[in-house]
Amino acid sequence: MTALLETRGVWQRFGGLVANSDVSISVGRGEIVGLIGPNGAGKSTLFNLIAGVLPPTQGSIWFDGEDVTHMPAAERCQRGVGRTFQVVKSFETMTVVDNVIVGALVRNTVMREARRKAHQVLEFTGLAARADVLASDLVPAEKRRLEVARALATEPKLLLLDEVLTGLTPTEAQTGVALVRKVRDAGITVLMVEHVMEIVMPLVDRAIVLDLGKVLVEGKPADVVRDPKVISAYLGDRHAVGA
Ligand SMILES: Nc1ncnc2c1ncn2[C@@H]1O[C@H](COP(=O)(O)OP(=O)(O)OP(=O)(O)O)[C@@H](O)[C@H]1O
Repeated sequence: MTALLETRGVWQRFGGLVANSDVSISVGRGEIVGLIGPNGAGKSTLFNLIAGVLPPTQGSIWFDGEDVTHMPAAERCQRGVGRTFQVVKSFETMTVVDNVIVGALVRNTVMREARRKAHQVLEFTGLAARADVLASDLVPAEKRRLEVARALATEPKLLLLDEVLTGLTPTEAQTGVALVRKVRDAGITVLMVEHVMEIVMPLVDRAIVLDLGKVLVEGKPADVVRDPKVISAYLGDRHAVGA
């Protein structure tokens, strides 16, 4: 079966700066794939190219068998690309449920249906009890969860998670990990950017390491963390085998 998502020889230049350099990755249906790498490696840029925030300077992006390289973000969302943002983008002065309704309206134009979908997603993400509070009153971990809920309400086939587990306490992060697994078990493919290796590596089926805009290594998490190139570019010696 073809991959759900493929980037083929993707480049992104910002003036003289090369943020993505010949990036070819693929994500299979039902996978949880981790996109990792040092600050400035080009992870968010690649997310933006996949979500359709901007077209790549060169190369193509394929989603669900279709070339979506020049398709606007809203249309990709209709096709099934859902995303969260590294900087939380919920509407602070709206209630939690209304925030999720905004996502649900992508597929349900009847308000009653969108509301029903939003409550279902809040149940799924463990936010049901917070439905009627203002988004601004949520604690940071709940705000991240709301980001996920808003993306899930668009009924994605592929969910792009941008650092949703970063900055959480260990307990909150474990709750987040359980939610990502639940998302995958619901049939949604996940591509996630994360920095906290201890949390992300046990969760993902495959890890792709970006460095200086290029794919440095990809493979099973256990192999990736032992790869000398990854240790030297990103992880440091504390992760070296036998250290
Ligand atoms: N819109 C832009 N205009 C100019 N340069 C940009 C733009 N977006 C990103 N860059 C640059 O591209 C490079 C890659 O940035 P990017 O944010 O994709 O990295 P990242 O791996 O997501 O980093 P982090 O882990 O810190 O979020 C950086 O040098 C960044 O400064």
